[in-house]
Amino acid sequence: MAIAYNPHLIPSETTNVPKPIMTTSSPLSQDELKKIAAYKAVEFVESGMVVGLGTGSTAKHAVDRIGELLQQGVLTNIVGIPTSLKTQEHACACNIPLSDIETHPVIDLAIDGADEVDPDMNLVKGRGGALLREKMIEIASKQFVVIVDESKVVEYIGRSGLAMPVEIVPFCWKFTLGKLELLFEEAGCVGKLRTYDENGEIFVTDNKNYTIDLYFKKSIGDLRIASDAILRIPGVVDHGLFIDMATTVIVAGEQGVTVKNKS
Ligand SMILES: O=C[C@H](O)[C@H](O)[C@H](O)COP(=O)(O)O
Repeated sequence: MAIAYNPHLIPSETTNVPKPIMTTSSPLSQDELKKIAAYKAVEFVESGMVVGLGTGSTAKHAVDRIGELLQQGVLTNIVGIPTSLKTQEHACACNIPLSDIETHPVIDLAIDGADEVDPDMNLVKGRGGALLREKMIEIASKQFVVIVDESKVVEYIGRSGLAMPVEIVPFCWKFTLGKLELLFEEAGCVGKLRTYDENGEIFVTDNKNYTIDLYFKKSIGDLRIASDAILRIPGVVDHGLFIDMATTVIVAGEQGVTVKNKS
């Protein structure tokens, strides 16, 4: 029996209520949910906009959709600002005209995925390795639309038990790792240098830096204090905490899509 795909609303904070968009008789896969969130976000894109193009498996669906709408002539005169070399390559393949934040320092709208989203719309990003360019571009965006499936929604940052990434310079990386662990000692922090695989080849970002993944046993407390403290460690380039940056969060779940706007 077909089950209607019903929008589920967050009271008083949800706007732009989507129409039911599909019916299905089996549970949606995580990738299908990512695609639903991405397609909803692309509804915010208008012809003539400069659009920040995020990185990762969710943002990829948004890039595909923008390319498709450009090809159909539904969207025209779009300039995309890619947040990683991978996205740049993919957007090129989708025939999206591209630029950068030196040429376009003000971006109308950025669309990107996230690894965690807390109730205040703070994010963890960077498990895909692109946090620095993402942050530079998304901070320059008038609207930042975050797209996630419901597995990314957490009670507090760090709750998923998955990594909170920090981009660091390669020079004496073990020293920087030690400083990060010490900083979050009370939260039971363990840091790991990111590698491509179990063979131990070190993961190198688009900016030729390394990534330390931090794992916490407890909450790290006030996010702004944590952010400032991380950034004060010499050797740190930036971290995956995106505090108070998202203007809209779109969550796709089995029960429907929620669109939450910053109040
Ligand atoms: O560096 C990667 C980004 O922050 C991604 O947007 C984030 O990791 C979410 O990725 P995905 O959509 O693949 O879950």
